[in-house]
Order: sequence, then C-alpha cells, then structure tokens
Amino acid sequence: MKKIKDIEIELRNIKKGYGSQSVLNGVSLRIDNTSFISICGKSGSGKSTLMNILGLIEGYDAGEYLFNQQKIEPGKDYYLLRRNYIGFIYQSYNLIPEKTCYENIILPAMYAGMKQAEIDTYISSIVDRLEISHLLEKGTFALSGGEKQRVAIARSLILNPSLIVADEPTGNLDTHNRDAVMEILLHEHRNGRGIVLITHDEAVADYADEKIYLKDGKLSIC
Ligand SMILES: Nc1ncnc2c1ncn2[C@@H]1O[C@H](COP(=O)(O)OP(=O)(O)OP(=O)(O)O)[C@@H](O)[C@H]1O
Repeated sequence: MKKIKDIEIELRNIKKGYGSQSVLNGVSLRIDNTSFISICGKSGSGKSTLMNILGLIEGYDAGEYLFNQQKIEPGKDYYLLRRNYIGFIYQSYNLIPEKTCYENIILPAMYAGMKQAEIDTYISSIVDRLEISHLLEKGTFALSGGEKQRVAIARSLILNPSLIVADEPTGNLDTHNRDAVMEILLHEHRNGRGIVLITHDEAVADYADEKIYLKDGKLSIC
C-alpha cells in the first residue's frame, strides 16, 4: 500500500449563507487523518454545505480554513489540495453509467495524469480489498446498490486520499450492504485515513470515534 500523507484541517468560526439565509454560523472543527467523525442534523441544517467546505468544493463567507497549519483562501489552491488529499463518496454513488467500473474507478487518476502502469498496480490492491475485481469490465448500470457503492469507494481511493468525505454513503443501502460499506471505511480508517461522514443512521454514526451534531448553524458534540 502507498504511504498515506498526514494532514490536519482546522475550521475556525466558519460562516456561510446563501442570499439572506445563514446556514453555518460560526463552525469550528479540527480533524486529521486519524479522525473518524460523523455529522448528523436535521434536513436543511447545513451538513452538506459543511462537508463541501471541508472537502474544498465550496468556499465560505467568513472565518478561517487552515490546511496543515497554513491558512488557505477559497479559490485557486482548492483543486490541487482536493485532488491530492481528499476522496469523496455520495449517497447516489455518482458513477457514470456509460462507463465500465474500471473506467469509473480510474477517472480521477486519468484527470490527475497518473501513468497507466501506476494506475494498474495501485488499482489491483484496491479492488482486491473491496472484493470487486470481478466487476471491473461491467457497466455500472448492471450493479446492485452495494456493488455501486464499493466501486464508488474504489474511485475515491484511487488517488490515495488522506481524508474520505462521505455524504450519506449508506443512505440507499440495506443493512447488510450498509454494514459492509462501514466495515470498508473502518478498514481504510485503520490504514491511516481520516473519515468524515454525514448520516441519519445511528448504527452508522456509532462507527465514528466522535459524533457531532449541527443545529442552528453551529456544531455540538452528541
Ligand atoms: N447552492 C445553494 N444555493 C442556495 N441555497 C442552498 C445551496 N446549497 C444549499 N442551500 C440551502 O442551504 C441549506 C442547507 O443545505 P444543506 O444541503 O447543506 O443541508 P443538509 O443538512 O445537508 O440537508 P439534507 O439532510 O436534506 O441533505 C438549505 O436550506 C438549502 O436549501
């Protein structure tokens, strides 16, 4: 396995709104690649907004974002940091149906300009771990929900992220597949990756070392 790079992310008093609506109203949080955190909160409380800020997809209006103790501003640094350190998993998998599982998994690596030989060496250890080697040449439309999510997890791992950000990763799965996905994430966590996930499911939240609740634009510990 490739070495996983250490990272530390600190949000300080982050505020974010849309138009006149305030969504995050002073969120502070520190995580690193040894963290496993779950975030819960009512629908519309701002969980995805927080994840998108944390995952360097979205900017913020006020506050500070420190990446490895360096303050970074929304904008130009985001793409490279995101690519080099963060993997994403979504409830709806976000796979491209016209492509095979293999093509979906390697997409971020292709964009990042990774050499084919390196991709092929690295992908084999990932797909073995996730038990999806037999699916590589299949189209993703033919897969079950659990298989789709394992392919999506493989895609999230292809650039060897230090942090996995997962937005309701088990939301569409039955309990058997939910538990399988959580065991995979737990395994990746034990290998040295940080995990931050949004969930409504107590059983999923229980996998985390720390449970955080978002309400009225602020975080509290559950
Ligand atoms: N791009 C956007 N433009 C305008 N409003 C937005 C945008 N993104 C989110 N919002 C609003 O911000 C609020 C928080 O949304 P967010 O998706 O972060 O909540 P959530 O807690 O993840 O909700 P859910 O559990 O339903 O997915 C909502 O009222 C939403 O309508």
